[in-house]
Amino acid sequence: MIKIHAVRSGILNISSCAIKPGVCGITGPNGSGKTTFLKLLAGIFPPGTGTIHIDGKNPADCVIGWVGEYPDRNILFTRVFDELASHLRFSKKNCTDIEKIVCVCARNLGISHLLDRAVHGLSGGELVLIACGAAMIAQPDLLILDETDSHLDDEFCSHLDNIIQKSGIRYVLFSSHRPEHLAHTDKIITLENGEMQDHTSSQNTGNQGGHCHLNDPGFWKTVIAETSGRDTL
Ligand SMILES: Nc1ncnc2c1ncn2[C@@H]1O[C@H](COP(=O)(O)OP(=O)(O)OP(=O)(O)O)[C@@H](O)[C@H]1O
Repeated sequence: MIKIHAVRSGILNISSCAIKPGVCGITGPNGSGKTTFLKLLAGIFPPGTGTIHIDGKNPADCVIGWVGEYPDRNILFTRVFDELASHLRFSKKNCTDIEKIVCVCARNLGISHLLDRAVHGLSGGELVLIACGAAMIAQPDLLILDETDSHLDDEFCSHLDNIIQKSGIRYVLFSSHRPEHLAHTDKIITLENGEMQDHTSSQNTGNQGGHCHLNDPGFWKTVIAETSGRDTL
């Protein structure tokens, strides 16, 4: 369980929040604190006050995978193979194992044909897959995707979701402005001015008691179903 207690940091003011293993979507208006929230969970900086624990550990003691909105800004190597292999090389795995693991990872992602390509010149979607692969190959406790879906079409987005779901990563948190993407999560957290709106403690159980509808993935599914086929929302 991810447990957040009495956290105040920058714009964020969160009294209490628990996130079970699974996929959790973070949404809210621009500037509401989504990236700040994700950075705290990644242990990029500690909260000013309060505590964050991931299965009882501080975020800084966990393996975190981070994929940002512009993954090319975080890519370190020129060749796709080298980018995917980077974590394994830094962990001093032997060359044969690295080759095998990278090939399996690339096959699962559907990017085997890109392994010898230069990162420069790849499409935005291809770069996202490579950044996700490089993050997932480290077998993180928590994978974070910060508005990574903003440049992906629906088909690409669901391809990525399938890969992430099959990866077996214990916690996946992503921020998004896209209702159709948020509809496929186990839990949704909505931030506004740094505070959680209608936060529900129920997860994987849908909307309970007629409240917290914004945080209920079922709500987004209903919105999509009700609005599909219309010209405007
Ligand atoms: N290092 C910082 N120093 C000062 N203020 C910051 C810092 N980082 C973020 N902020 C401010 O905190 C607020 C929340 O920013 P954050 O990036 O977390 O929002 P967001 O919900 O991810 O926004 P968006 O959807 O536009 O990406 C903003 O007003 C931002 O200017």
